[in-house]
Amino acid sequence: MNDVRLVANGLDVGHAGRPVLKQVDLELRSGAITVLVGPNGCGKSTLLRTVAGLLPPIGGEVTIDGEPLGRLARRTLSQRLAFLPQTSHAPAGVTVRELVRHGRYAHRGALARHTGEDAESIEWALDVTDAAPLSDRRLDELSGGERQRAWLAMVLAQRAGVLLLDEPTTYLDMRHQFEVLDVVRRLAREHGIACGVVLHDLMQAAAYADEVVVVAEGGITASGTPEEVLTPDVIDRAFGLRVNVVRDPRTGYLACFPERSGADTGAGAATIAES
Ligand SMILES: Nc1ncnc2c1ncn2[C@@H]1O[C@H](COP(=O)(O)OP(=O)(O)OP(=O)(O)O)[C@@H](O)[C@H]1O
Repeated sequence: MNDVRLVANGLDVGHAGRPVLKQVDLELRSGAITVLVGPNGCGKSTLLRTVAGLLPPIGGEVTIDGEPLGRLARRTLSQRLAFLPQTSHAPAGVTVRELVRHGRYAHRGALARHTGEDAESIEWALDVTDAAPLSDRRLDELSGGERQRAWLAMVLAQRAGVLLLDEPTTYLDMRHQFEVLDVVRRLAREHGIACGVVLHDLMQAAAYADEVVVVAEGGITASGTPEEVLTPDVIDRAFGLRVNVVRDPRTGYLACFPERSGADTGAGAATIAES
């Protein structure tokens, strides 16, 4: 695995012809998780929506499996790429299974008969997101974490090789955030899906990303492994915040702490460790 599935080349993205990001180069590979991080309003959603084919690029090109995005029919695109926006709305009273069934419209259209392949994909999507026990529950009766798993199952039922998730952990408590990210990891590792995920939490980016892409200052300011990218200088440049980057001795994951927190409170890591 590690075939390149989605490529953005010299991409300019923005709204109404006004660029937000210029000259973006991006690759999403089978089996890998690429995490986009950056300050509020820097253009992460605009970039994701553009590579998902929902916003026209101002310049440059996006290809999926070597074919220009603009030349793919809507249904073909949905079979290759699934996108979960920051917020989604469903009709009142819809059950989880009904929602997930919507994901199959990409393959069969709204009016066509349901096939065995549809049923198999729906069960797979419910299963891989641990949403099967929720399948007969109404979406509007679920907790935020359960609902997010249901939405994830819906886009997975498309059976696309590229999955784009815009802040999938927003509004979730810490345990549910990690549960959703564990599902994303499973999708990449076990099912070879190329995942592009916007996250705000740099520690989660460090723990889950194969590649971190920093979006700031109207373009991409850094990209590489978490070790290469999550450095005090890169983070300061993007977020305007001095941090210390430390490695958790047990897990090996990187974590960032603002330099000023110790100075403000008089409590540093050593003090916390002693208590
Ligand atoms: N529909 C729109 N029309 C015009 N401008 C927009 C539109 N959506 C977003 N913008 C602008 O584009 C810029 C980038 O917004 P975007 O939502 O892509 O940022 P973001 O990095 O995803 O932010 P956040 O982290 O806060 O979600 C912002 O200046 C925003 O005001």
